[in-house]
Order: sequence, then structure tokens, then C-alpha cells
Amino acid sequence: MSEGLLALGIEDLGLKLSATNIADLELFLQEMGRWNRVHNLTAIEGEKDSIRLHLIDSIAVLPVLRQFLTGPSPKIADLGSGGGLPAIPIAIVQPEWQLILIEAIRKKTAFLQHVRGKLKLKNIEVLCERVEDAAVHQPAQFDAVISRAFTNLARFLDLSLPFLKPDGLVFAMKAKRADDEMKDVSMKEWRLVADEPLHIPNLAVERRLLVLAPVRKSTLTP
Ligand SMILES: C[S@@+](CC[C@H](N)C(=O)[O-])C[C@H]1O[C@@H](n2cnc3c(N)ncnc32)[C@H](O)[C@@H]1O
Repeated sequence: MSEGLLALGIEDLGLKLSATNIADLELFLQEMGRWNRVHNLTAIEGEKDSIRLHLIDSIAVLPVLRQFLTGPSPKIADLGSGGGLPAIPIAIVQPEWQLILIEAIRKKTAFLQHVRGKLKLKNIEVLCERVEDAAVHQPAQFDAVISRAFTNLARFLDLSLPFLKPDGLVFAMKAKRADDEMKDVSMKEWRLVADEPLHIPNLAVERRLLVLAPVRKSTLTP
């Protein structure tokens, strides 16, 4: 097991990760660091530990996701995946879930394809296209849509809607600013299902995971 992730408190998340999970997460971090140096892949800078904290930030959502995604093999879209957060860590820990990573920039999707091969992740699919275009090809096929650092909440919800199955959910990873962003969301169109505070070991900032469901309007007139 890796001293690095353990030292950062990954076990405090209570996820019961296997030794293989930890090794795969470390391998993902190594590859991200390597590609970052060459291709300037993400805006994550500085210490090795800062990249590790971004990863922990991404897997801290898992206890909440597990609570809501109880079907045998939920299909999840990650919009604006960048270097693979949060989709790759989720795919590593939940091999029975299907993750579709949608990212417009080719050098980033090249990295994601590389990680898919290197980690033998059979449960991810990488789409190099704009989210708006991907939604046209895959309407109403997803149990969930998630994103991290993608866009503001109202736009994220607009972009997520076409992907969702009738009972699908949107998971928005947010910091403190979420209250301001919520003001721009129409509560006639969306229902806040949960607002979960997340505890990120060794990260002294507030994180929240908002869970929202679209309010389906009946097409039948009374
Ligand atoms: C700030 S990065 C965040 C990346 C990753 N989710 C993370 O947390 O590290 C936002 C990513 O969204 C991508 N993006 C922005 N608008 C997009 C769109 N309309 N369709 C697809 N990707 C988009 C950008 O190329 C960028 O990689």
C-alpha cells in the first residue's frame, strides 16, 4: 500500500479501498504527473501532494454516490473531464459502474485513453467532443451526470438535462459558493434532493455535493 495516499488520510473516507485500488490510484497520479510535465495537462501546480489532494477531493464524493446509485451498473457521464477528475478515481474504485468521460480538448482525451489502457479500465469510455454535441448522440441514457470545476451550476444543469434518464440525478461538486449559484437555478425546473457536506482529510476548505433531480412536467393537460 502507498504511504503517500495513506499519509494524506484516504482511509478516513471510510471507503474500504483494496490494495489494488490504492495501487491503481497511485499509478493514475504518476501518469498524471508525467503527462502534466510534458503536455501541461491540468492547471494543478506545485507539490506532488497537491495533485494527491485533488484526487482525494474526487473520491470523497463516493459515499454519497453509493447512497443514490443503487442499481447494478449505473451509467454516469462526467462532463468536462480534463485530466480525469472525478471519473477515473470513481471508475477505479467502482469497476461495476460505467463512466463516460466527455472532454473537448484532444490532448486531454489522448491522456484519458492512455490511462484507460495503462490501468486496463474496461468501465470507461472517452468521448472527444463538446458536451453539447455528445448529448445529441446519447439522449436520456444516463443514471447520473457529474462534474468538477466544469462550469456554473445553472449551466451545468442545462447541459446535463438531455443526458438524464427520467429518474436520473445530477451531482454537482461545489465549494462554499454553492449558495450563490443555487440562486440562479429555477426551482420550478429542479429539485434539490440533497446537499451533503464532504469531509476531505487534510483539506481545510468547505466542499459540498449537491444532488439535483429535474422536475418533469407532465405533457398531459388536466
Ligand atoms: C477546469 S477543467 C476541470 C477538469 C476536471 N474536471 C478537474 O476537475 O480537474 C474544465 C474542463 O472542461 C472542458 N470543457 C469546457 N467546456 C466544455 C464543453 N462544452 N464540452 C466539453 N468539454 C468542455 C475543458 O476543456 C476543461 O478540460
